[in-house]
Amino acid sequence: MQIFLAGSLILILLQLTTTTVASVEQKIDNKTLGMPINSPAYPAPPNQFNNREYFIITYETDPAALEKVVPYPLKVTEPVVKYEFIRMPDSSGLGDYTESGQVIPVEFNGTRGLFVLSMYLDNEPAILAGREIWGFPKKLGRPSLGVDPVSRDTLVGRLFYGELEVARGTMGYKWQALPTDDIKKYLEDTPNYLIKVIPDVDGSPKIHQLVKYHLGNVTVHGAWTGPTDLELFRHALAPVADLPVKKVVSGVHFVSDLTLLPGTVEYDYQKG
Ligand SMILES: CC(=O)CC(=O)O
Repeated sequence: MQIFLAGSLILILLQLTTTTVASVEQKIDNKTLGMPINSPAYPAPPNQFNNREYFIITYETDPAALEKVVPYPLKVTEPVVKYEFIRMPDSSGLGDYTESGQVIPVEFNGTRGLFVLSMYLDNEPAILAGREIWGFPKKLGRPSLGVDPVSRDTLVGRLFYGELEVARGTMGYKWQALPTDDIKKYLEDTPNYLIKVIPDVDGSPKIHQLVKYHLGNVTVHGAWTGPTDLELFRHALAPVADLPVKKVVSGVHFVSDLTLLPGTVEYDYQKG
């Protein structure tokens, strides 16, 4: 009797193990993305963004500081940085979040594009999906974008890292309208570059790639410019002020719908 019971128990355990392994394999075959495998942190792309609101401040910086952060084979084209604050209230699969960071005009293989140097945001799935799929340089931060509730006439973008402020952009709210077609063309035509670096299980580099991505299906609902200013503050772990503001060139504010398209690997640093 005892032997019979023990045998049945082993059979049941074996069956359970086989079922678990089979369903895990099935899920992985079914394009399960990321971890945990029984409840991934984000769904498969593409991601659709509705009413994505940008405040982009173009400023001149120190050319030597720029050379230090733009990796080969990208080339710096001008001593300019685009400081971005982006509100994303309606992002499929990711939700509602805000992002802020620095983007640098570059050239790759004779084509002009933008290198995304840093992004600080307040949404876990967007951090994980961005880093793991495309290689976005995302860290947890506390950005905000909106109209000053007291003066009521100023568009204000702010970035806090922890409790410390590291960036503050201001612009006269909707002072002057801009042609939306130009912004749509710029968003759709400009290639964006990322450096995707993912370590292996022993901590050595496993993936080290230059990734390109585009934005598609762009609709621009409105675009504006106005008097603009930007201040950056030093922080050891959010070093936005390493690219100091020498002169503010322009500010642009626009609201758009768009799709984040899949990336392509343009250069593999491990193959050379
Ligand atoms: C998913 C992403 O990486 C897009 C973004 O947050 O800009």
